[in-house]
Amino acid sequence: MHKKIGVIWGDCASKEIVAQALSVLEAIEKKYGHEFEYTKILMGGEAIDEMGEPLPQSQLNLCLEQDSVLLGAIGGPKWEGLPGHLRPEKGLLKLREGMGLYANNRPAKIWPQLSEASPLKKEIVDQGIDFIIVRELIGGAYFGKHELYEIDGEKIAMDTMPYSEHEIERIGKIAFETAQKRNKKLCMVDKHNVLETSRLWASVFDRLKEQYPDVEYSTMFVDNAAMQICKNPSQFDVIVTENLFGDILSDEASEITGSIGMIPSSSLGETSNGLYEPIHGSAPDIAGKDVINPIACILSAAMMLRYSFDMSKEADDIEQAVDSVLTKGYRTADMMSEGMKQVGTKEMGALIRKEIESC
Ligand SMILES: NC(=O)C1=CN([C@@H]2O[C@H](COP(=O)(O)OP(=O)(O)OC[C@H]3O[C@@H](n4cnc5c(N)ncnc54)[C@H](O)[C@@H]3O)[C@@H](O)[C@H]2O)C=CC1
Ligand SMILES: CC(C)CC(=O)C(=O)O
Ligand SMILES: [Mg+2]
Repeated sequence: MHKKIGVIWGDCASKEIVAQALSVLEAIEKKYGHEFEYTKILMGGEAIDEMGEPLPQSQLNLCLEQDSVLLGAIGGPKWEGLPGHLRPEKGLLKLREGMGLYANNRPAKIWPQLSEASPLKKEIVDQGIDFIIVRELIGGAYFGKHELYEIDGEKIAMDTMPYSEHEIERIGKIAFETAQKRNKKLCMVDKHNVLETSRLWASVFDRLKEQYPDVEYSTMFVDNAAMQICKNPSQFDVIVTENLFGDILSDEASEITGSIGMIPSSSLGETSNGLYEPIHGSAPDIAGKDVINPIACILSAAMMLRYSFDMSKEADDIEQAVDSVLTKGYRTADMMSEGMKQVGTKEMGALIRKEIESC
C-alpha cells in the first residue's frame, strides 16, 4: 500500500524520537511491502526560525494533502518570551484546528512490565490501570480570546473559554462510541459547580446519554477526578472532558503508568487524515543526550497505521515489539527500576526495530 505521511520533526529532543519512529516504520514498510512517502513539514520553533511564523499556510496545506501526519513535539526555551500568536505552541493549535481534529484519544494503560516504575502503591497498580481520555481538542480556553490590557496602570489578562452545543455533541458521540467498544463506562469530567461551559457540557451529555442506554454514564468534578486518578484509577474506563482539563489530566494519567514517555495519542476529525503524536512535550531538559524515551512516538506511529491506514496487523507488530523489549528488561532512564537494563534513545529504537524484523 502507498501512503503519504507528513513528518513534523519538531523541536529540542523531538527529532531524536521521530528518527526512531521512522526507523520502525521503515521496518514495517520492508516487511509488508508498503511504500510510505514522507514529506517534511515545518511547524513550531523550527518554522519560526526558517519561515518567521509557527505554522505558515503552505505547511498547513501540505498537512491537508497527506494521508496522515506524524509529530514529535514542539516548543522550547529558545522561543519563550515571543508574543502568544508567534509562539511554537500556536502552530500546533493552528494545525489541530486547520485539520479539524476535534477528538484527541489519549490512552492511559500500564504495561505490566512497568508496574515497578509507577509512582503509585503496588496494591493500587495491581487493580489495573487501563482507561482512555477522550479530550476535546479544538475548543475551549486554547481557542478563546486572549487579551492583555491595562486599567489605571495595572495589567489585566483575560482568556475566554467558549464552547458551542455542536462542539460538545460531536465529541460526546465519539466518547460514547469509544465506551461502547470497551467496558461501557463513561465519565464526563467538568466543573459544573462553577463554570457555565461545564453546565452546557452537562446538559448536552444528559441529552446524549439517552441514545446510549448500554453505557453506564457518570459525571465527576475535575478536581476530584485529578485525585481519583491517583487514588483509584481502576474505576475509569473512558473519561471525556474539555480541552484544558484533558491536557492536564492526561499528563497526570500518563505518569501513573510508569512514564509520560510511554503514552501516544491520536487526533482525528471527520476524515481519516489524523495527527499522531506523543502526549509529552519537547523535553528541552534532556535534548541531545540520547536519553529521551522514543516509545510514545513509536506507539503513535502504530496508532497511525491502525486508525488512519487500517493496518492493524502492522500496528500489532509494533506493539508486540515494544512488549518484547520491555519483557527483556530494557528501559530508558525515565522508566528505570532495579534490575533492569538501561539503554539510550537510539538503542531502544533499534531494539524495537530488531524485534519487528525477527518476528
Ligand atoms: N504536543 C506538543 O508539542 C507539546 C509541546 N509542549 C512544549 O514542550 C516544551 C517543554 O514543556 P514541558 O512542560 O517541559 O513538558 P515536557 O513534556 O516536554 O517535559 C516534562 C518532563 O517530562 C520529561 N519527559 C517528557 N517526555 C519524555 C520522554 N519521552 N522521555 C523521557 N522524559 C520525558 C522531560 O524531560 C521533563 O522533565 C514547552 O515549550 C511546551 O510548550 C508541551 C506539551 C505538548
Ligand atoms: C502545547 C500545547 C498546545 C498542548 C499540550 O500541552 C498538549 O496537547 O498536550
Ligand atoms: Mg500537554
